[in-house]
Amino acid sequence: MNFADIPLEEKQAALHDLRAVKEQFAARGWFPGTSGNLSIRVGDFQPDQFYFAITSSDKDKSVNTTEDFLFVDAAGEPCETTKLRPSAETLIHSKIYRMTGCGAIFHVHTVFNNLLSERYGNDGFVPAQGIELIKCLGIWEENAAIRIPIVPNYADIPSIAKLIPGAIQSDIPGVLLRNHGIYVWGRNAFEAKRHLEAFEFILEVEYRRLALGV
Ligand SMILES: CSCCC(=O)C(=O)COP(=O)(O)O
Ligand SMILES: [Zn+2]
Repeated sequence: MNFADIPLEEKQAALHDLRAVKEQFAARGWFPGTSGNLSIRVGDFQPDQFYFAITSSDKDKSVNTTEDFLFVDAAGEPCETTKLRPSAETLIHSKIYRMTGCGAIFHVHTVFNNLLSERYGNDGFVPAQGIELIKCLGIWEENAAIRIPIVPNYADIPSIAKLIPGAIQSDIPGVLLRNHGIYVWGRNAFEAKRHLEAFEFILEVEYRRLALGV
């Protein structure tokens, strides 16, 4: 399927959903200093051919403008002529889509995801156990223990993207970048948002357990 063959209504729906999620996350303070990026995939998926709408780079994501999003292909190249630049981290989104076939990917920088990614960075994962919201990740086992993978953070984004396939765990819809932030995905925007909220809750609980020594 070529980008031009994707129905306009589907593209507009993706932009509408991205705007809604952007506003909600901005209200929570999840885009400090223009950090963070969001994307939603449109059209059919083949590992080497797919398209997604993504936030433009370097924008204040707490305000709405007509230049907030653009569509790119699997290589991260704009689908249409535009002066907008896609997120600097578009290649990470592209790699996650390629590996998982998911429908939406959200990335935020928070204090809790930064602190725990460093605390457990040498282990390669953040351990979490016995937190009810683990169920929001689709893991319903009693007293479930999970490991949230961590990859090193490099200035060179292709170097990070190369590490994504080795880090992704099939049952864990997220990956931390050390001292950077978290990438979370789902079949659609609703699910990706649920997963992100769950991860952030889990990370805060684990942080506070460490702080309290419980
Ligand atoms: C301003 S924080 C450094 C870049 C970053 O990590 C990020 O999430 C935002 O980059 P973008 O190009 O998507 O605006
Ligand atoms: Zn980032």
